Amino acid sequence: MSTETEFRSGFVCFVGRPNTGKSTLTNALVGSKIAITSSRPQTTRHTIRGIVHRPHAQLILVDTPGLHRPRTLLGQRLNDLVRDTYSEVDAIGLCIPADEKIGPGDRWILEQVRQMAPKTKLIGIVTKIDKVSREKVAEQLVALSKLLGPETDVIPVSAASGEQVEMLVDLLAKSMDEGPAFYPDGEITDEPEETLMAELIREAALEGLGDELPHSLAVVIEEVIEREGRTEKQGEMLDVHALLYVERPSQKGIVIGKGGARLREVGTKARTQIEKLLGTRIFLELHVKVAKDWQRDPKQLGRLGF
Ligand SMILES: Nc1nc2c(ncn2[C@@H]2O[C@H](COP(=O)(O)OP(=O)(O)OP(=O)(O)O)[C@@H](O)[C@H]2O)c(=O)[nH]1
Repeated sequence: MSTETEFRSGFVCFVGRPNTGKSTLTNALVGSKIAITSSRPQTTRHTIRGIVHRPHAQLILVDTPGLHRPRTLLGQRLNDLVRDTYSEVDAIGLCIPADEKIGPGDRWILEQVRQMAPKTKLIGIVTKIDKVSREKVAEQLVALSKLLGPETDVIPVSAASGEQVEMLVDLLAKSMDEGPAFYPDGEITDEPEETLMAELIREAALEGLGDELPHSLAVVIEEVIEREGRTEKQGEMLDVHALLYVERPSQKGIVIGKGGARLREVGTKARTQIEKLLGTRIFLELHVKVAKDWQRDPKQLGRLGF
């Protein structure tokens, strides 16, 4: 018989329209900057896992890329990846921001989830509750509950203030089977460091840019080499070489900026983040290359890790 005190573990993914707070929520649960947040939609392209350790449970968060209407080969591949993720996880959290009315986009995602993974447990999450009044939160909970049906739990949460975050952990844990932890304590992510580095560079490169570039920019870490001859006092240092792929020469100009100024800024920003992530000093070298229509070319997609 299962009891409340049994240890539970399992996989969770958050879904929802762009900008509904999925990455921020992942960070709040994991307690460290792993998933990539940005004020720009659709930056979460890779499956990034954060692991939530609690005395009674372990949740492995799988951060899926958004669903796309599959116009390109990349769009199709991403959708396949999403479908696999949906059916493999134990629970899916549908994120609906408290400050926006539920719309066709939300309903479309719900339809996809129910269709792709009819057996996976679904939980409705009203996010960003710090942004609106209590009444608005209540209204949104009722609306979401109506949408999902009486069988489905709904819960309000604020990743920004931390309010209700532990309640969410408990609710998610309840939908897991009993079982031992999948990962040892202290391990936050099993994503290869290179993918995280590439994500941080991509995030820095997209900061403040228009809507078109996010789909056209891919980052590949070419080399990570340990600098030789460092004394113990100097500490370890890594040389990281990264390539930023864009689709058109005009985009190359945008990323590099006047006299290379923008790329230098991107480098500084990304370097700081990567140093935080790895806990070592790094020397980051960035190059921008044009790979025409890489989104439509299977060979290039493979090379870029999709
Ligand atoms: N006030 C407030 N803002 C939030 C909260 N959670 C997220 N945000 C903001 O909402 C924006 C989008 O958050 P993200 O976590 O990047 O959203 P996402 O759903 O992961 O977005 P995509 O990766 O584009 O799908 C960011 O500017 C966040 O700072 C919250 O709890 N409260």
